Amino acid sequence: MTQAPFRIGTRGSALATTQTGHVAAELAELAGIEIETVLVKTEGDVTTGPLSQLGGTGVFAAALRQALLSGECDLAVHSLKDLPTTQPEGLVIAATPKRADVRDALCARDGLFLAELPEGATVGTGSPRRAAQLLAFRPDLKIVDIRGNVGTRLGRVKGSPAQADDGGVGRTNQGDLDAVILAAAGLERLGLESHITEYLDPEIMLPAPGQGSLAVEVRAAGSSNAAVDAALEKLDDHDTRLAVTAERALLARLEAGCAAPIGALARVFEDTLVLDSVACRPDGTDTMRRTATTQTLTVDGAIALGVALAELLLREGAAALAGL
Ligand SMILES: NCc1[nH]cc(CCC(=O)O)c1CC(=O)O
Repeated sequence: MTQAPFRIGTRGSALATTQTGHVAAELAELAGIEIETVLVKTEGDVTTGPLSQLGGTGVFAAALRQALLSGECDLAVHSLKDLPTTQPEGLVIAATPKRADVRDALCARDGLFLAELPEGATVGTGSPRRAAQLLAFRPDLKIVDIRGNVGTRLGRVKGSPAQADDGGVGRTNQGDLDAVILAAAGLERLGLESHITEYLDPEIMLPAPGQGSLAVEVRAAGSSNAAVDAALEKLDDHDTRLAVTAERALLARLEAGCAAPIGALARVFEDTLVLDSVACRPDGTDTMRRTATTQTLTVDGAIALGVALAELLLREGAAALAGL
């Protein structure tokens, strides 16, 4: 009897299939098995309204998780920042591979840096977190709510080369914006980092909790393949796990989701986990930045750190400030 092939579910976007492909290749190598990829359509890919008004978090992840729970696939790879902070019953994040670049990136026309954009320049982003932090640094900018996949967003920049998925290579397009902000990790995974004109320092722009990190999810009973379970343990990066756990514990305690003007970034420096956070008024006229640290480098220690920092923010008025 031949064993059923091991199936990894993915969304259809270029970013999703690329990320899933990388993890599938690593797991196939580590576990010494064949892996099949199955395409799952998700609500987030077909809705076209402003992202901040989609209502509810996790539109990108829900259908993929449903496919995992129903046994349509055995494993799913998510962008961790797109996952709601409550873990659904029956599913576990079995691995958080070593995190990529956490920063947000400016992709501007003519190689411009953020500080060089002309007065009143237009910057595209659908993220209230990015909008608020941009406006805090440059109150004159005009934020334009955009969404769509990475290639579509890059194509909105004036004079940008047309993206392959927009039907043409080597010509310039009819972009209407001076710049867009995207996650450096996504651009790098897609080989599009040449569009980046400035990596935004976390001192100016704190990323979304979980940004740059992948979550490899399986059913709570295990992946259904012992060799894959062992490979997942190897794929998990402990420092990444601690950092994203702290960031997501903060977000959960604030009862905020990916549409909130909240940024968080945790990093392990030798024996210390440092968690930086920011809560912003959506128009950028006020920001509250707070930091906390712990030397308890365990998952429970990371959760306690995130909760403690969230409670500090709440005591100081972050909920009213950020409209939570
Ligand atoms: N919300 C969409 C999304 N989800 C994950 C990434 C990028 C990769 C990552 O942050 O891990 C992106 C695009 C973006 O924010 O530019």
